[in-house]
Amino acid sequence: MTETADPPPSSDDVRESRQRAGRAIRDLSHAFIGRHASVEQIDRLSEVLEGITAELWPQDHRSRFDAFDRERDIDYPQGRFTHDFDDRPVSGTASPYGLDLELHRVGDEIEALVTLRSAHEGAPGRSHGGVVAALFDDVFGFVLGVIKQSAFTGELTIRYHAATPLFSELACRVRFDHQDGRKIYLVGELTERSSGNLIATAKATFIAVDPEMFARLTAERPPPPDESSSPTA
Ligand SMILES: CCCCCCCC(=O)SCCNC(=O)CCNC(=O)[C@H](O)C(C)(C)COP(=O)(O)OP(=O)(O)OC[C@H]1O[C@@H](n2cnc3c(N)ncnc32)[C@H](O)[C@@H]1OP(=O)(O)O
Repeated sequence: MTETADPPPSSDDVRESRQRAGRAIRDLSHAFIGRHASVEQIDRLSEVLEGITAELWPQDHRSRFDAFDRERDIDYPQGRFTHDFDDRPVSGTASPYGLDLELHRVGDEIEALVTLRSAHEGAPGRSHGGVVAALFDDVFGFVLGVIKQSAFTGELTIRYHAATPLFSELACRVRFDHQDGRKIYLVGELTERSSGNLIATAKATFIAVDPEMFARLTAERPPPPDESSSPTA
């Protein structure tokens, strides 16, 4: 099967539907982790989800790269902004792995407001550290958009100063620090908005790459494997 983008005539409808479904999947994960359910409810959930998954696998492969390419040309405005790459993990509105970020550009800094929820809990009462790392990694990606430089994460260091609270609005604020050849150094911090407490700080080294490299990666990327015969499908 060939990779196809969503059909252009209905792309807005498809996009809106995908965003709604992404949100529903994320909400489901929090309700599932955060609430008791009877065996009957859990089995019903499994049947519905397995049925929908079995409907999707036989469809044509879908490419995410139109949105990825568009994203690279966007100038984020000052203040609150949204972006087009809905499938992007962490900040994508249609991604099952989204964190429901509210994004702001403040000068050349990026601030993401986020409230972590039940499915993000690691040690009791606090966020999983990897969720915080993913948050920083993705939000750093918007700084690359501000400085107009394609790059990959080379190193990411998080210092966890305090437990990352759930159900409380956090601000993840990140910025460019300096550049040395192809190495781009970014820094940022995570704070709790209500108390102003410092939760974590992050440093990252991104390695600049030729934007054409992304085009080559897209062109060379094989379609994902058909998993319809896997035991879970
Ligand atoms: C949708 C957008 C989301 C954006 C946010 C999320 C971003 C991501 O998740 S990116 C995905 C995760 N990261 C990756 O997959 C990267 C994997 N690594 C690679 O592909 C390669 O190692 C790559 C491209 C980073 C560097 O390879 P290459 O181009 O051959 O670099 P190379 O010539 O070895 O090194 C160039 C310089 O960078 C330095 N360097 C290379 N790799 C690293 C590294 N991992 N960390 C720090 N420095 C590094 C080298 O020391 C060298 O420095 P100097 O010029 O001072 O000698």
